[in-house]
Amino acid sequence: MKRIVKECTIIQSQEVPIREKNIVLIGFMGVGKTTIGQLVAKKLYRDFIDIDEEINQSFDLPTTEIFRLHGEAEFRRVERETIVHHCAHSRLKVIALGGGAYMQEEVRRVCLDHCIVFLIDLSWDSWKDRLPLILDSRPVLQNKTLEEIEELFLTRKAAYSLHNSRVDADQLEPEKTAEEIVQSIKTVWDIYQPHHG
Ligand SMILES: Nc1ncnc2c1ncn2[C@@H]1O[C@H](COP(=O)(O)OP(=O)(O)O)[C@@H](O)[C@H]1O
Ligand SMILES: O=C(O)C1=C[C@@H](OP(=O)(O)O)[C@@H](O)[C@H](O)C1
Ligand SMILES: [Mg+2]
Repeated sequence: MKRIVKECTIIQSQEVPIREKNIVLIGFMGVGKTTIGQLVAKKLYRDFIDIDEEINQSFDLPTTEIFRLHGEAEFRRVERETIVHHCAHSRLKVIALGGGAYMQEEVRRVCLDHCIVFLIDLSWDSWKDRLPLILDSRPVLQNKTLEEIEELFLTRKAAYSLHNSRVDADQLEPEKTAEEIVQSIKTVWDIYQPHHG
């Protein structure tokens, strides 16, 4: 528990009790949002939604082909609409965003207004080792030097600082990170909406 720091107050609404709010995972590409999101969903008996997967299905194309054929701006438009749809109009889901999605103001607002937002945080040193695993499938990383990627990593940190909780995933297996998130979520539920009787 000592790793987790709560940054933003969770917005409480009349319509969706906190125990039913969607849980949204944010963070830089490759930190493990998709992998860990699936594990968190399983542990909480929830459906998992990967926003990139939803976008790929709607285009019937992988992300690299969407960028190549339709351009990044069109990808971002569909990404924003997909996130608004799922975050504002569903409940009891675990949702993994793509790393760039949270750069859009509307995405940050809908996530923080309707969901519990978890940052999966990784140091640059740990992240660098992941690069070979993701390079080919992330169009944003193409034709960039390591210095340029580090600059992007640092620039995006400011947006990611808007979250409800974070977990430091350095040196943690996905299973362990997922368990930390689940424990933190259960603590939040008990604080905001304790069971009676
Ligand atoms: N804790 C971890 N340790 C080592 N590799 C990991 C960890 N979490 C994810 N990975 C690997 O890193 C890559 C990116 O993971 P992914 O879940 O797709 O991240 P994201 O959705 O944040 O881009 C995958 O190859 C995955 O197997
Ligand atoms: O950071 C980004 O701009 C992107 C991250 C990717 O998702 P992951 O964060 O799951 O890798 C995917 O949405 C797309 O390649 C763009
Ligand atoms: Mg992902």
